[in-house]
Amino acid sequence: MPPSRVASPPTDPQPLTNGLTPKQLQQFHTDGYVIIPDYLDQSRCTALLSTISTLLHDFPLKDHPMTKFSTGSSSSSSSAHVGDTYFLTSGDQVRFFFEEDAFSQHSPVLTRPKERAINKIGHALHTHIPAFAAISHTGPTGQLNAKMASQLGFHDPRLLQSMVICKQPEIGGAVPPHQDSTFLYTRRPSAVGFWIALEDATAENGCLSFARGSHRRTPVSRRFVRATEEGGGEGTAFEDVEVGDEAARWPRGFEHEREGEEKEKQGSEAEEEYELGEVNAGTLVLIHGNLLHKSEKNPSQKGRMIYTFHVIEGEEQYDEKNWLQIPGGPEAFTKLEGG
Ligand SMILES: O=C(O)CCC(=O)C(=O)O
Ligand SMILES: [Fe+2]
Repeated sequence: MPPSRVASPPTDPQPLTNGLTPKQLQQFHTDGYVIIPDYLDQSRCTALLSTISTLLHDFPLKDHPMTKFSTGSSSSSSSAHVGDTYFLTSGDQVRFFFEEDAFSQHSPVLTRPKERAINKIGHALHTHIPAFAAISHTGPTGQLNAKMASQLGFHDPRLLQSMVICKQPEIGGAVPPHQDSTFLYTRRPSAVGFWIALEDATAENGCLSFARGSHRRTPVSRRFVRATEEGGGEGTAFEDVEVGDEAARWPRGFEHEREGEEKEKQGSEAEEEYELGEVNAGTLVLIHGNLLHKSEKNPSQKGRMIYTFHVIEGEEQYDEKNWLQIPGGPEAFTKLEGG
């Protein structure tokens, strides 16, 4: 009888121990995003969902300013309901932002239990909650993230914000097309999103969709800044930025691929076609800060909880106009080290 065959070890090493594969890196540069399944195992997703459930249960409603985070198409002007102190001082805190439909009209009365009414939690889960630190910048996963950031071209990757986006059944709002570098602006745009599905995200419950390659034809032309509102209070607004030739030329290492490239037609939100990014729980999606992406509402009964954090290049100028500020200034943004 022939000896039983021993399965040979896999020749394709797990991408997650060795960082991004050349193919994944290429995909990120070409498409502006890359989907990496099995980044977290199911038990880790379950543990994080349980942490989120505790946060949603425990936060006190009593002193909450009932801030509603607008996910609607408020792209043209400042919007009073986001531009309040609770939002503008959330950069180093764990704060809870309600869905637009969380309240009965003209009333502070919630339409459902608070656990089911939150749009997102932000913006410093990574500094306050060890379970989120451990999938962002500490321990083996933090090292892996640092390695991926280095592969993407970062010299001094800084983790500047983290969020849980709840997209709860029935009420989870749509996120209109946008580029993350508008909201996390550096003089030469450098933001990259690490987006992690903790539950399956499908067309049914409002998964992400992407305008493939739009990062190569859509310079960042405006930024989300602090602004004084009529009446004197501090709020937010969109401000146009001058688009230089260099504006879209990031990350480093990508420049040479653009050499000799035909000047592509400038992208616009209206003209783009969006491809669904349906993913299983545990999947990581890396998103270039210039890439147009969006998500639809979640009218289904299925949750679509995700965790995301964003990294910028510490060597690029981050100024005081940006909506997101933390004590200590940009120098205090968390270093992503060990890559
Ligand atoms: O999760 C979503 O629906 C949108 C998230 C997003 O736009 C981001 O993380 O940059
Ligand atoms: Fe985004």
